[in-house]
Amino acid sequence: MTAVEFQHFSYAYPGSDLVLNDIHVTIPRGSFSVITGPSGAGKTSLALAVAGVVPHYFGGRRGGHVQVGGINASHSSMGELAEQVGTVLADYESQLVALTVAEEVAFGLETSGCSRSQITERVSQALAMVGLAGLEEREVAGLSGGQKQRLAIAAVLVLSPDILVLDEPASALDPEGAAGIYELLHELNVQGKTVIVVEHQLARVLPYASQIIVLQDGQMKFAGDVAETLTFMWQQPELKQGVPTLWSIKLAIEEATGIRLGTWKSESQAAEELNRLTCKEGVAKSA
Ligand SMILES: Nc1ncnc2c1ncn2[C@@H]1O[C@H](COP(=O)(O)OP(=O)(O)OP(=O)(O)O)[C@@H](O)[C@H]1O
Repeated sequence: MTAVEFQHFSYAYPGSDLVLNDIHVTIPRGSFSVITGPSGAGKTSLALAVAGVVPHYFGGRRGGHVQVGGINASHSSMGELAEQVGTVLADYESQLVALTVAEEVAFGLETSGCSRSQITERVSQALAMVGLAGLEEREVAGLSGGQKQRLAIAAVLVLSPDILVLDEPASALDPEGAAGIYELLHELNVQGKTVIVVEHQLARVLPYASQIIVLQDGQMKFAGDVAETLTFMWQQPELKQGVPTLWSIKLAIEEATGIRLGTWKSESQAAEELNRLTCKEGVAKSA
């Protein structure tokens, strides 16, 4: 089942050259898909095209199509797309407009026709999903960066979209906060949401990503699972620096020794495998 399909999609902002050029890629329903690539590659623009912000909000020129949850995004309004797609911008604080946490999450439901008690219930559910239960009456301004990011996610979750799009969701957070946000996105993914994130620090998403899409200069260079994509990036001089250190070490060891190592998703997994290998080596030498 497909959540999003780009069919030869091209886009230029008003007055700009093409910033997305003939993008052809499928994002499966229920996947955890990561859009990566160097600065200016078009990552944010591609994410905004899923939500219809590109081209509906910015205008500009478009070619090809984007299918979102079976509807043609080019022929649908941003409101129609918002029923399918919840978007959290890189500057998520700009999305927070209310005084209190509860008001912020309720904001999107005000015109939904829900009764006051239904709104209260749905707000509580959304806050519980992001780990902010009980903070309904807190002022938004007094929340930490991580809590604000969670609040922005709750404010889109309350509308029950199947697809979540987040642009660099951890960029303003410390390592612990970043790990917490990705754990949350993983949980939402396990519960059935299709998660699409823009992320240039791929180490953060190794444990969770099912697909990585690589953009460069507005073109799609590769899409595949973690191992396929990082191996491809490592072989391209312009993309190599985007490969997490852990994987640069792994791929260099494989190249130098011919040994095939596992699909490392964390430092501890790597250390465990290397320990096992050096133990075996030690046993072989002492025999
Ligand atoms: N509103 C806009 N009007 C005109 N050009 C824009 C606009 N927004 C982005 N661009 C241009 O589109 C290209 C792609 O930008 P985009 O933000 O999508 O890339 P990115 O890969 O997300 O970059 P970064 O990692 O630096 O955030 C860049 O050349 C950028 O300057």
